[in-house]
Amino acid sequence: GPMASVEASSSDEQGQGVETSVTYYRLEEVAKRNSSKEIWLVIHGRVYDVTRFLDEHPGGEEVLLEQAGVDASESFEDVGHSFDAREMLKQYYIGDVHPVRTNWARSTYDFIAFSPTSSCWSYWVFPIIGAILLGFLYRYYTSEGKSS
Ligand code: HEM
Repeated sequence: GPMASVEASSSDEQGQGVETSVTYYRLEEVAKRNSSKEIWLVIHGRVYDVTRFLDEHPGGEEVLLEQAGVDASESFEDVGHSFDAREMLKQYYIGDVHPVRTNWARSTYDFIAFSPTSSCWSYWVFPIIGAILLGFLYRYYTSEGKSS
């Protein structure tokens, strides 16, 4: 069963289909499933358990093992998979990537928080913008002083 996942809401056994149930997995959890015993991968924000698909993949198991536990969206698209291939994905779908810890949210957070892992340009762009603003403020106040 899903470990440390969030059950958004659950649908009933009769499948009345009013409510849908989505299980969310963090990228760290997906990353653990990276051996030939268990292979999960992410394609366009969705998590797929392709363990039983290994032997059946027309592109071979090698490529799936390479993408095990990571976001395979780019490689999946690079191959130009057919419509049938995309339809096959549904069989292996197990949940979505947890919305708060996608790479996008991660890097945006790092950027705002000035954490040491953020890209290096923020280290010099912001001091320079600050210096320019201080310069304008200085000019503004000194010129105001002269006129009065
Ligand atoms: C659950 C995920 C995947 C499914 C269901 C899937 C399905 C398929 C199918 C049905 C084909 C036959 C050609 C076609 O219909 O397009 C194929 C070929 C192929 N797939 Fe995948 N695939 C998956 C993931 C991947 C990933 C992550 C890679 C990484 C590179 C990959 C690489 C390839 C390659 C190299 C071929 C051979 C293309 C060729 O012979 O021209 N596949 N796949």
